[in-house]
Amino acid sequence: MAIFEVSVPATTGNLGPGFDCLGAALSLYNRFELAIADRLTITAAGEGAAQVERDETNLVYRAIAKVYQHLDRPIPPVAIHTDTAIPLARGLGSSATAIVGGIVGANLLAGSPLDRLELLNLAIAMEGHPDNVAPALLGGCQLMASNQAGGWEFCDLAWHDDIAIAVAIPNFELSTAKARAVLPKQVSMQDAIFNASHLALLSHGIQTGNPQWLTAGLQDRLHQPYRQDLIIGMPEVQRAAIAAGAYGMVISGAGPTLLSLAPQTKIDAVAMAMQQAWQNLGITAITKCLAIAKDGTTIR
Ligand SMILES: Nc1ncnc2c1ncn2[C@@H]1O[C@H](COP(=O)(O)OP(=O)(O)OP(=O)(O)O)[C@@H](O)[C@H]1O
Ligand SMILES: N[C@@H](CCO)C(=O)O
Repeated sequence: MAIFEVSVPATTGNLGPGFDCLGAALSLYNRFELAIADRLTITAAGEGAAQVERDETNLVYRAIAKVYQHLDRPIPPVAIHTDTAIPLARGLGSSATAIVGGIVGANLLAGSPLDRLELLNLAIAMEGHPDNVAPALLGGCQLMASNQAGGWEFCDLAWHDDIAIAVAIPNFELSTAKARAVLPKQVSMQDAIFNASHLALLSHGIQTGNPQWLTAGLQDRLHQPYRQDLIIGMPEVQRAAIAAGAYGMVISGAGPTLLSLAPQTKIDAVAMAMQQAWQNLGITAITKCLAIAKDGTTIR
């Protein structure tokens, strides 16, 4: 019986002013093994394995079901094994890896009837926004915008080599659902203009490495002001990161992980400063310096 192995990178959604539309794939991976079986079996190993659902509510299984429903075929019994390096509900796109792993794996089990764009559209429909699933599948730093045909444009921003990334992952969870519940339904014209201008500036900063554009461009008014109260110590960690040489620090995805961009020469000091600032408040965080995962999802 064929076993398909799918590797999906972590992602950071939003990236400052890019709420729901800018995200990057990071060099930390979840691995999913899928095979046709006699009955549904789900096993899990690695980071957060105990929290992975073992029944039909499992997100990988729901993604497999979505593909078979789309193909109008009965859902076969499957064996799913997930080996996770990405902590759950921390803002590093764990749910996107489960959705993309399930969708890509199901397509393989079904004989690969769907192309990459069809897989991506199914993944976006499941997640509800593209900023995690698109970079998870395609890799790189992806800017997404809806087009007049009702689909999406995907723009892969060439990440400048001088820009390094550090994440600080605290020892508490924050579900995306909870972090979306605090957002307003409407925002002011000033805030809309602020984010539109800063997103344009940031996208040029990412491609040129221009320090001033990165520093100014990482600001946001659409989600961070509303979410920062859910992330204890965020202002302290931000101040520490900037004092250590970061261009800026933002909430990764819906949080609570915080992410800094800095010159390569300063990134270790920035990571250490973020960890120390949280530790001063009694919060344990692990830090990782990560690279952009250019390849996205890969299949073995
Ligand atoms: N490997 C996995 N296998 C099955 N389900 C998973 C897996 N990883 C995550 N999930 C599901 O996704 C949920 C977490 O999703 P949530 O959107 O809250 O956080 P996140 O995706 O880690 O963060 P963000 O969307 O902010 O980047 C988990 O509670 C679980 O139901
Ligand atoms: N854009 C999403 C990312 C997390 O899934 C949010 O901020 O809610």
